[in-house]
Amino acid sequence: MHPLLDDIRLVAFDLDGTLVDSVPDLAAAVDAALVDLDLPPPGEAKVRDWVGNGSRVLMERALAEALGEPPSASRLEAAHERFLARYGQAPCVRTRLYPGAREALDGLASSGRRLVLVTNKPEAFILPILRAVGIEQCFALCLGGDSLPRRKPDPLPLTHAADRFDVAPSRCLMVGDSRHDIAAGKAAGFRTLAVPYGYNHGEPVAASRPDAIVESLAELV
Ligand SMILES: O=C(O)COP(=O)(O)O
Ligand SMILES: [Mg+2]
Repeated sequence: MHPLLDDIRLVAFDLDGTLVDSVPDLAAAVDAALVDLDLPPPGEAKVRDWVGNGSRVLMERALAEALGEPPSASRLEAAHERFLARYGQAPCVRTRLYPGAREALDGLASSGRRLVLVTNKPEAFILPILRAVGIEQCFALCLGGDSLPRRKPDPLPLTHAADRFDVAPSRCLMVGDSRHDIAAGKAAGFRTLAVPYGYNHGEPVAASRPDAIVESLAELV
């Protein structure tokens, strides 16, 4: 086990960019939504830098780029609805588990630690994706960006999970790829561990000063 896990009882995992490389399907849905609205599709590289604050903010960034100015509320609403419809049609076609993810989940679960999933992705998409990549049985609780009144970087989803399983925050670990995961983890009193390969708005996640960084989740176990 990684030394950071020594007295950890609950591990909260981020999804996009941490357990799964989901940008190919996210980008396909963003592109299709913009084409539906007669706007130019941004493509995968840009979407990679925009993921992290949930689907509404993703579409806000995509629209601002396509229009050259911040979108109106009604335009954003329409675009977000198109995104939800398009992503819902194909949430897991090219999405893949990262190497090491399955070993880490299996190893942590068999060590008796409680595993939870805390993503900013809308809750409706969580289970279809977990099922498609075969890890749906790993988590005692899954929270999406719309499950509670506030999402990461707010600590609420993390404190909610710790409370639910009656684990002190000091014995919980947040594992994620972005500054939002590390900020939420620190604010919740969790320990924090980052992976450098995910989506962090084009910046190194090391700048958020997590307690540890691993190149592969396999290093956890
Ligand atoms: O959907 C997003 O914006 C990011 O999702 P994540 O929190 O699983 O990285
Ligand atoms: Mg992420």
